[in-house]
Amino acid sequence: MSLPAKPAVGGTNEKAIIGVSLKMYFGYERTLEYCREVASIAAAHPAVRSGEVELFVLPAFPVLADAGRLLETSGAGTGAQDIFWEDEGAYTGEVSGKMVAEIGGSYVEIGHAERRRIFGEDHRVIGLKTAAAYRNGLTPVLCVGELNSGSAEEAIAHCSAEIDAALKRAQSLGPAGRTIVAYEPQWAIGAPEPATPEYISAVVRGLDEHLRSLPGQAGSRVIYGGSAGPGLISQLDMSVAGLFLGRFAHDPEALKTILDEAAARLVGKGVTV
Ligand SMILES: O=C[C@H](O)COP(=O)(O)O
Repeated sequence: MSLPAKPAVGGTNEKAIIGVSLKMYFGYERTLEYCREVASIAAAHPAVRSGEVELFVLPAFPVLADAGRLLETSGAGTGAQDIFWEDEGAYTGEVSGKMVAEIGGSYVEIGHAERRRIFGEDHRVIGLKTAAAYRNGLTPVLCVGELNSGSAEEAIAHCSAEIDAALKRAQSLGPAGRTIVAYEPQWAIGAPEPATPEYISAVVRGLDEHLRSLPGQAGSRVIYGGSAGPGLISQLDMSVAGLFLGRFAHDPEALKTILDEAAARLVGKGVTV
């Protein structure tokens, strides 16, 4: 298959980024059905078509190639929820970033809270996987977030340290590229409600400033995840570039509403979409 065009690169405050991780919720056929519906929504959405709203879907590995084929002409991108840190070799059961890129992926999620907690991924592993993403031309969606609810200052310090650990190791191994940081407070993942808009905005303002001050990261952006759904993005500071969605994107109509809200927020800031 031909590689899908890379979605528009961010780097200004006038782009929105909406990502969806399907985690392990859907089977093969349901994932394809979902991607068909998302492709139809994306293809008809002016802001996705123009690249003002960057949309990507991260399905499970076995369906990634087919999902990519369904989405590739719609303006939406695809990628993986994880990769191994080496590109080939005797690593039973693992999937390389090289193969994800070969089958059309443009993104890879690195260091989600579930991988840190359930699979024991630490700073070293996350840094190595971030390096593998850059090396293979994938945009890492680097997940960071504090375990327990506290002050915004504490969250900024915790998450900045997680970003620094990943990027420092990755940059010791090769050139870095654009990064999407997904700020996901662990206590807000899988919850009934997201963190408050005030809290999200305060933390992301700090992380955005920190991230873009790092070498080679001027075009990188921070998005928010953790029970995000319709109605949230319009309440957030513009330093929050977008949303990383889980359960509340399972209904394609909800995703369409979120894309509309992301586009309307840009228009509200005077951007033509
Ligand atoms: O990857 C997505 C996040 O972990 C958020 O998931 P959630 O919206 O279902 O809480």
